[in-house]
Amino acid sequence: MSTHQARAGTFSRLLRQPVTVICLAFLALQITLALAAPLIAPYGPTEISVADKLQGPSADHLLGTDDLGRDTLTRLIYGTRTALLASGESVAIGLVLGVGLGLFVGYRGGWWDRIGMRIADVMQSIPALLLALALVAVLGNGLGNAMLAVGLIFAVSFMRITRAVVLAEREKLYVDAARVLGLRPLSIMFRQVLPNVSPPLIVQASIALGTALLIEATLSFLGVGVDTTAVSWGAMLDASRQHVAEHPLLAILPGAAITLSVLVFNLLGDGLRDAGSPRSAGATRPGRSKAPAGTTVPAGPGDPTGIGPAALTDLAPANTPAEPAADGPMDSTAKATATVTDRPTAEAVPATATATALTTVRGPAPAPADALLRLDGLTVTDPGGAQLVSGVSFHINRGETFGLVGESGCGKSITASAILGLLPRGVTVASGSIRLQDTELAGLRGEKLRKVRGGRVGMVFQDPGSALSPVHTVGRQLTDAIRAHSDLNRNQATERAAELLNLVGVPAPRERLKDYPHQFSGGMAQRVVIAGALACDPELLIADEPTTALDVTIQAQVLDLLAGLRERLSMSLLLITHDLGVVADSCDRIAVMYAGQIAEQRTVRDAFATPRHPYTEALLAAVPHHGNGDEPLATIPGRVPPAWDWPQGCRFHPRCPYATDACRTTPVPVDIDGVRCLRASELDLAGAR
Ligand SMILES: Nc1ncnc2c1ncn2[C@@H]1O[C@H](COP(=O)(O)OP(=O)(O)OP(=O)(O)O)[C@@H](O)[C@H]1O
Repeated sequence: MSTHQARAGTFSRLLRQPVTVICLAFLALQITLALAAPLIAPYGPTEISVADKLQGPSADHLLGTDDLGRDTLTRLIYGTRTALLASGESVAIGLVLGVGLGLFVGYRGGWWDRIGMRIADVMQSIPALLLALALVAVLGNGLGNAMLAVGLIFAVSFMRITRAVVLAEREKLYVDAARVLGLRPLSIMFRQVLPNVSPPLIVQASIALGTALLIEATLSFLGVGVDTTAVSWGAMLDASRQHVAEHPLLAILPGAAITLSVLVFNLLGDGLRDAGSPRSAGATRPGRSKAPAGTTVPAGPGDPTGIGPAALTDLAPANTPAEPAADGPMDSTAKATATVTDRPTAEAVPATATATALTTVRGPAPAPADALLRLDGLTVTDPGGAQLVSGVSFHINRGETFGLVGESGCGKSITASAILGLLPRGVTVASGSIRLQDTELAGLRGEKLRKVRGGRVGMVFQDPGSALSPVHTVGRQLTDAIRAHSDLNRNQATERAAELLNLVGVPAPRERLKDYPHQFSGGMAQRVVIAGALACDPELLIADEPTTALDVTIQAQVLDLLAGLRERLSMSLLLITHDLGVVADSCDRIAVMYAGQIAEQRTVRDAFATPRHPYTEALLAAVPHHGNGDEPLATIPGRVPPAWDWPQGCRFHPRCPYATDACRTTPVPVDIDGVRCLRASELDLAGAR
């Protein structure tokens, strides 16, 4: 199915490139000549006829004879065989060694990479021709030995190319996604990363074929190191030197064969690369939906955003005071300021009150024993020791939707990555625990981690375009994920993949399995990512900003889909977002994160109705609501500081309108209600409007 279609696509793209078609025809002719040489050639390759020496073209010798009376046409045909064998051997050696090593050092990194690259530096400083001669001196005469040396030099450049692509690809989201789906490292290397190396390798390999052919001709021309009786275009050139003035054809024919072959190899590489790339064909249909006429996509809620005003209004407390109509419309700045200044200020509350609040703080309530996921004091540090996440604790119950909210840079993604063991290189869990029921995830490695990822915990990434490998059909990606955690055969896995696409509302699922990710619109691609995350019935689904990269009209559909799936499949959902509006509809409880810490952790209803942390209040004020009209949205002054510069005391104090001296100096613990604010019990903060 998909492979067949992919091949058909490549073939039709090839046919649209006349130069490539001509090159392929030329190569096919050469291969045929090389294979069928004994059947086609009119004479034996070394058959000498002194009586016929140095003849011009005739009926007996169509392209004439050389100084020993050997038939030029015959030797050209046999020369093709030598040229193809020699160049093929060296490029095959180079590819097998170079690609294997490049994949290994690129994927493993660290010392392997450094040692591999230093050896490559040394190898590349040796001229290929010199190494060929040295190897022939050691291993003995013969073109095979000479081309082995050339193959070793090629291996170095193939290794460099492969490594460079692997270094770039391994950081991409789709590789993380493959890890999250529980694919094994070897499978990720060969099935996910390697196809991305193919385009530059195809070009490089075809250029290398030309180079190898030139080296073979040069060695034969020099008559050094190789069997002098070998029939080769280079040897023909060498033999023609004495007679080139009277018989120019003797030099022109092998020279033309070499030049044409090298040119064909060089042109072929570019053509094959373009034809093999699925994206070169799909460029004409971005965002195309192949839904057959009449099929429908599950509708989103009536409100195209589905998250905003109505949801927020529902959650606002019944006794929220209305804006006094008699005051008339306020200007937006005044209104935003009013929200803040109507509340108690630093000056209004004596410092002793904050001190009292601090001394009466009791720790947060413990997580229930049957919670599905429990984070306890999770601290994550970067290579410099800066805490990206500090002492984060929360739990998620079975069947619950838990929201992790906060501005960009607050540590939400690092927290999610820590749960999945996907922390960036050098970033580590310094302390704390992450328990998925009875399994400790912090420090989990190898096969145990692979079984959790994709098997018990699924992940939906922010940008579906990057989370799917561009070089495989979605069917292949889904079946790979399914088979990584089950014993299903390919047909059964394809069947299951179609069911999953159907489950997430992709119309004509069987047909769409054959498509590449670029053939899906953003919303449909996110449904495919969700289908992949559900491949093995996870107990917990982590959705990291699942709607940020999508059109607003699609966002609500995706959120709706996630909520529906959570209920239908009895999963728990960890929804990560910077938008409080998004969690209003979807979540049961939320944790508001600021600067690597949890600022407030409550039920959504409570947090929206009566926020107790000034940061939650500020986030709520920044959510659009019915009353906004044309007013600009309230914003939070300043920005989240970088991790190496988290402020002393309360980390929010530089941006907090209620901060006191104590807030600037005293580290703030979380109170029993899950709030990290010295003044939580005194402030009367504004809820959702
Ligand atoms: N690979 C890394 N190395 C060092 N620091 C990092 C790395 N990745 C993220 N950080 C830092 O960790 C902190 C938390 O970042 P994180 O990406 O978790 O925030 P976030 O709330 O998820 O934001 P966003 O929504 O933009 O992803 C930030 O200060 C960020 O600069």
